[in-house]
Amino acid sequence: MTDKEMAQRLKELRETIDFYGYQYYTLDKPTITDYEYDMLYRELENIEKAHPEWITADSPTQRVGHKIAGGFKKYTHDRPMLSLGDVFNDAELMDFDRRVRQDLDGEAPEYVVELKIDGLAVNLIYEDGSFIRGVTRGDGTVGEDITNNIRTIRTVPLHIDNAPPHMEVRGEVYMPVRAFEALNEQRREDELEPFANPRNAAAGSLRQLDPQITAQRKLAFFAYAVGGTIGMAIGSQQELLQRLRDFRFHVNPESAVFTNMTGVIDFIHTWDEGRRTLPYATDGMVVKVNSFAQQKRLGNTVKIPRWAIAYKFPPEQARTKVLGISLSL
Ligand SMILES: CC(C)(CNC(=O)c1ccc(Oc2ccccc2)cc1)c1ccc2c(N)nc(N)nc2n1
Repeated sequence: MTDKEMAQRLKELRETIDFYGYQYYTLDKPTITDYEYDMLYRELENIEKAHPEWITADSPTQRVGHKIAGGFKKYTHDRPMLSLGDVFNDAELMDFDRRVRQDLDGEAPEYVVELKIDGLAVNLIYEDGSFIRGVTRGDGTVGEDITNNIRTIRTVPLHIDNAPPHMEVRGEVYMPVRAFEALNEQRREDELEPFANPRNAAAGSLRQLDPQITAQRKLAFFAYAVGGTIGMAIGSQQELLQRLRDFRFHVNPESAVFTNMTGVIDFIHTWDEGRRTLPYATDGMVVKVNSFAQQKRLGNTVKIPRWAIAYKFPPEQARTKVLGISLSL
């Protein structure tokens, strides 16, 4: 093959491998066998070995980097990563709805309701469609640069087609329950302290200085927001979630839209039961005004939006009985 043909083949292989990886990890619907995938991947590695000058950070071969010297660098988010106010019962949800309708001069907004995944909020920065930096939420303004660890998460796209020049995608890094149980099984065998819950396991895995270890922890990512507008005509949270799916992000499939708070409350109660069968841990639901125009009118305080609220589920009833008294954590 001439260099020109090889460079062309490299481009095809990257696109093909990205696509099959997306089908396998994000859609969970592979259309080729693992063997066929491995053959394509090996062909790409061989071309990059022959031409290391052609290797770019968003190549599928660059997911697992090397240990960084020293600790994680601090990074300031371009736009704040807002956190959420909490409510704990139906009456408080009704209060939220009343306040929103008041501030919208009597308009009754549509609400989007999303699961609140029990993981860590992160900010993913893309320039011209390439993933260039991953940052923890931190205090909402300054977080830690954990790019090399985020890169190991297979459901985080390293390259996005037709993306705007600069885009910040927010979402939750989490550890699926089965990966959590297998990890703790292994830690008990190695006489290491098991993690208390999937959230702590995800946090501990993201804080590894060696990405080779993070890569073994089977972390995953759900996208749910962007930092500010992404320069595209998107009018609502529902449209944004679809746009994120179009960009091949894994967006949690359980969200729904309601025209009143009664529907929201029913939906939340069905998930307070249903969530126990999910393959990932949740600690609540997030209720958001759907329209971006109405979100803008409602605005946010320094730290939290006035157009969104987190409904927190009661903590799991501890199963362990101590001296015959059941502990609720
Ligand atoms: C609503 C938002 C706070 C994200 N939104 C933002 O972070 C955000 C940040 C700046 C924005 O625009 C601004 C631009 C400049 C200044 C201020 C805001 C808009 C949204 C949020 C937080 C946590 C969530 C969670 N755990 N689960 C789900 N499912 N959704 C969640 N949604």
